Amino acid sequence: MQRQHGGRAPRRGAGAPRLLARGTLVRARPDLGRRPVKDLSLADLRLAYGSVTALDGVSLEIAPGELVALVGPSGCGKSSLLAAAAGLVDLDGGRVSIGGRDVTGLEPGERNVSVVFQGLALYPTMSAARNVTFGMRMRGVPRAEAQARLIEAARLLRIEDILDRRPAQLSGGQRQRVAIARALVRDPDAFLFDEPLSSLDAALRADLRDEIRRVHARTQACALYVTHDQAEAMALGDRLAVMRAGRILQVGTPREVYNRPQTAFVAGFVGAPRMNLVPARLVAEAGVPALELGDHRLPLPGYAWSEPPEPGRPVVLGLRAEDIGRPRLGSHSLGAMRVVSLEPTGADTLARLAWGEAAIVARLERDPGVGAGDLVEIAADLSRASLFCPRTERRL
Ligand SMILES: Nc1ncnc2c1ncn2[C@@H]1O[C@H](COP(=O)(O)OP(=O)(O)OP(=O)(O)O)[C@@H](O)[C@H]1O
Repeated sequence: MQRQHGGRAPRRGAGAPRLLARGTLVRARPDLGRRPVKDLSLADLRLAYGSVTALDGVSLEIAPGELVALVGPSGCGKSSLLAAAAGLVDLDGGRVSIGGRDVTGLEPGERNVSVVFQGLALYPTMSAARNVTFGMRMRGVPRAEAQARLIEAARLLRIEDILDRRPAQLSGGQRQRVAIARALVRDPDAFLFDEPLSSLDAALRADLRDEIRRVHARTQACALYVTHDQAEAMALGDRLAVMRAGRILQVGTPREVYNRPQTAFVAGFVGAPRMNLVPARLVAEAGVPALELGDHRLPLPGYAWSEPPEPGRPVVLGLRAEDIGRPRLGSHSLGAMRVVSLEPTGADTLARLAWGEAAIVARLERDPGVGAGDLVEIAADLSRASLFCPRTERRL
């Protein structure tokens, strides 16, 4: 297993390779793809390692066929949540159910879940084909059926040509494909992915991301996908769950979380570059709520307030880089700003700009025609703004 969940004793017999190899209690399922699909429900999960709280009352529902991508900074409890769903740790509280069946007290092999870890060990002396079929053989799946499932998984993951090779004769990406095929042939009720692609290079990650999406869509099993890469989470997840310090802060479609982050933390974590967060003050201008930033007054006529706006209160203004740029129809002038530095991304240019005391990042054209030190007129699309309370960090 990649990480040690052993400060407290891991469950008896736990550990991913063994989990996948064992599984003697899982029966063969000849009705592959036709049995009822199941949901995964994690309710009020609590887990502490000594004085460290890893899960602080986490609840998450994953619908049949849905893939939820779990993101959050290092140490926030992502792997602990996945381990809890897999049955690799003993929880201090809460309930894990799959398809309505309470599995909280069950061993990993009794849950019919497939776990794919980063760098998951394949058996070095076995061919790729045997690595994929080994677990099925141990569970007594008839040879012909095991072969049929192998062929189907190999086709889906495009590994037909390398089935005879041993792991040492495979590239990292091929090994990971074999590991996913091995998880797939279990025909699980739930897939649990823990950073399965993080050891691979960017192009390969993008390829395998597509494979995972395709394979998952084909199975209709629910999936929890842990990653620290928010771009991967946005690309893969039907929904995103953003975690911090043992809690889930927000769950929503990638678009919802990106456009309407519920806290300043989520705003800063999801999206690259990070959302610009600038201190301001709320005022009323001719009865319309507005922001006061230095000499500027920015009207917010269409803002969807979560609570009634209270003039005079300090706020934090959140603006995405792509909502800041040259003045255009419908945007509101922020005045002239000094270019501090430029970073071409290829498709466009990220410009770091000095705005009074604050530094903000704007997305300018591919060839912006300005250099560091220049003054540029900048405007923002305020209909896209987010506002947060500086004290609670919650969206206003
Ligand atoms: N076996 C263990 N013993 C003690 N503390 C642990 C153990 N495993 C995890 N922790 C602690 O629990 C917290 C959550 O860890 P977890 O691995 O779940 O986080 P994570 O979000 O997956 O982190 P990363 O992205 O770095 O993998 C961290 O503070 C971590 O140090």
